[in-house]
Amino acid sequence: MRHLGEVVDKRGYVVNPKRQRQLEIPSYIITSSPCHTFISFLLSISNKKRAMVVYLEQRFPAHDQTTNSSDDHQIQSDLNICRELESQGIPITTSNGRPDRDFGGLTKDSKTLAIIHPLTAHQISAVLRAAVASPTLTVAPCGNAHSIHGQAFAHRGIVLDMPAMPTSGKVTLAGAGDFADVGAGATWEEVLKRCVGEHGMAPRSWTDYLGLTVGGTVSNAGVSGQAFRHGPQSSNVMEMEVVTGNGDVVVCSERQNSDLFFAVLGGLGQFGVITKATIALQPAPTTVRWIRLVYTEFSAFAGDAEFLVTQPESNSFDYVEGFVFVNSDDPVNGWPSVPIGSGQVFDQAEIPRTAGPVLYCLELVLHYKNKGDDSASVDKIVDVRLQRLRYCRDLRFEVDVSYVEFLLRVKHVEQKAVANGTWHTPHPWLNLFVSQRDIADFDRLIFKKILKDGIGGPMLVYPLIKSKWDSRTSVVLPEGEIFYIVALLRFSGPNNTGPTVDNMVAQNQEIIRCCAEHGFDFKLYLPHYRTTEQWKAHFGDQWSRFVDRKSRFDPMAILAPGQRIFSRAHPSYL
Ligand SMILES: Cc1cc2nc3c(=O)[nH]c(=O)nc-3n(C[C@H](O)[C@H](O)[C@H](O)COP(=O)(O)OP(=O)(O)OC[C@H]3O[C@@H](n4cnc5c(N)ncnc54)[C@H](O)[C@@H]3O)c2cc1C
Repeated sequence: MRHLGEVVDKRGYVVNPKRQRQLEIPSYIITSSPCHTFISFLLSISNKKRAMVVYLEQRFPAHDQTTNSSDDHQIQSDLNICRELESQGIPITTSNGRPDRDFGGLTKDSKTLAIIHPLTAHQISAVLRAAVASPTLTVAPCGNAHSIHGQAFAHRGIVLDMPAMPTSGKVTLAGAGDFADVGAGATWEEVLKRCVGEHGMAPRSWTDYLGLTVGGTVSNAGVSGQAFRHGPQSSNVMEMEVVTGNGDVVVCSERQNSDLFFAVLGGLGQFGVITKATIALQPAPTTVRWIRLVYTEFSAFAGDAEFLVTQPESNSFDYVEGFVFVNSDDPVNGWPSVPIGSGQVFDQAEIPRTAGPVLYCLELVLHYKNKGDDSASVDKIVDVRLQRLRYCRDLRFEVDVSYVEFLLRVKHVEQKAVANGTWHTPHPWLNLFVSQRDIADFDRLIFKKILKDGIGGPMLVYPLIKSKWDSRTSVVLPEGEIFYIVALLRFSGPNNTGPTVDNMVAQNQEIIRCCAEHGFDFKLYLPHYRTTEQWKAHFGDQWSRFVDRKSRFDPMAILAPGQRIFSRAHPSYL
């Protein structure tokens, strides 16, 4: 499945065709070897970062040398299906037996058989219909593989490279300009640039990091500091084009094919491949006031955060998040992680001696609403809205930045992490939704004890409002109107500095165990489980609805096998 003229990077990995257009003119290497180590060697001796590789033979190399003969037979037969798809003009490449790798970097045992770079929804339909012919072939829609636990992989199956769809780069305004039609493989950054840059309009609900794809986040939820007001991104989708596991191309919305619409939102890729989405927009501000307030007591922090997320818009902010940090001078986990403007300094003398091992930071943003707003008038509004909050008065940091700069704030973190080598190391992240009832105990047992020394990255915690989430989608949440998102965004050192990845994974397990042992009402966000029993427990009374949706929209359990919910051999609804 190697393509003639395929572009590979220095590691010998195939470069996404969409990105190839951005490359400089490559040099050429002619080889008959499918071995990426050999290609890397050729590149290194030619002193090139990337090159066009012209393969002379072996377009469909043997996939996995370690398989037994009946496996081999099945793999060959699945490769024949891929050849047939290629002969229909569907672009295919192979990962050539190398293990799959996502942002988490924790999954060691997954190898993709073929990567399809679909041009149209109908090509995706052809792939899914062809997969039915095999007893084993699975198909995983893949955004930018920012998953942690291999959720976008298909071991010995087909991965759909969604950003390669030509619609992924397209964002078109619809309605009276208050909706955007976007390709599901588009990143939120692309959506930002087109909507805000060209039309002054913006999606209402974001994620913190915008290198994620639209299809990937709405298949989970998509949460950031706007979700308390507008709900997650999955609550802001008006219509989608979806290819079901049966291969049907269906347009769905709240009014049309609504069962499929709600199944797919938060559906973990289980019910269909989203190819397009229509997203609600609102006028974008040009500038925002970005504020950080420090608290020493969790009760004051949580009380103020809950107050703000339940106030009317006229008495609150446009973005409310929060994080926990270590009460020390540690540059990553401690005081220096709080100031936002250049030259701002965290004066530790302002921290009372009685403060505990961790402190809390409420992060707020106010949009400049009117064209005439100036910094002084925004000062007044901010002062009034902060008046009753109980933060440490001398530990308030604020800065005015452009709206786009604020939304791209994590891109700077990415650039730094790429430069220091921590973007490509494993990331054993843990994301949870914890009920309001249990969040103070979570703080007492987990933030103040297990995580008192930090995690080498942000520890987010902020409240969300359940009524802003549509209960008809496939997402499951804790009980109660208010619940918290807790995001432990761990980074591991490039040179084995700091705790090992195994230790970080073990600490995540300890946290989950602690929540279970104390009877906390919590759900994993971006969930990952290994057994059907665990998935049943996760979905609780929504499990039968989830299974019913699977039996209707993907009865052969072909889609998104990396979630490990259903298996082709034993779909648990049979
Ligand atoms: C640096 C970073 C920051 C993050 N910040 C946030 C945040 O602020 N808020 C938040 O909510 N999440 C955040 N996430 C998590 C993110 O939402 C998930 O990683 C999500 O999976 C999106 O990533 P992706 O687009 O690369 O999807 P992938 O990882 O490629 O896919 C995720 C799942 O969705 C399925 N899928 C992908 N595309 C489609 C499609 N078109 N149709 C159907 N199914 C599809 C896949 O099969 C897979 O099961 C962050 C992740 C990272 C790495």
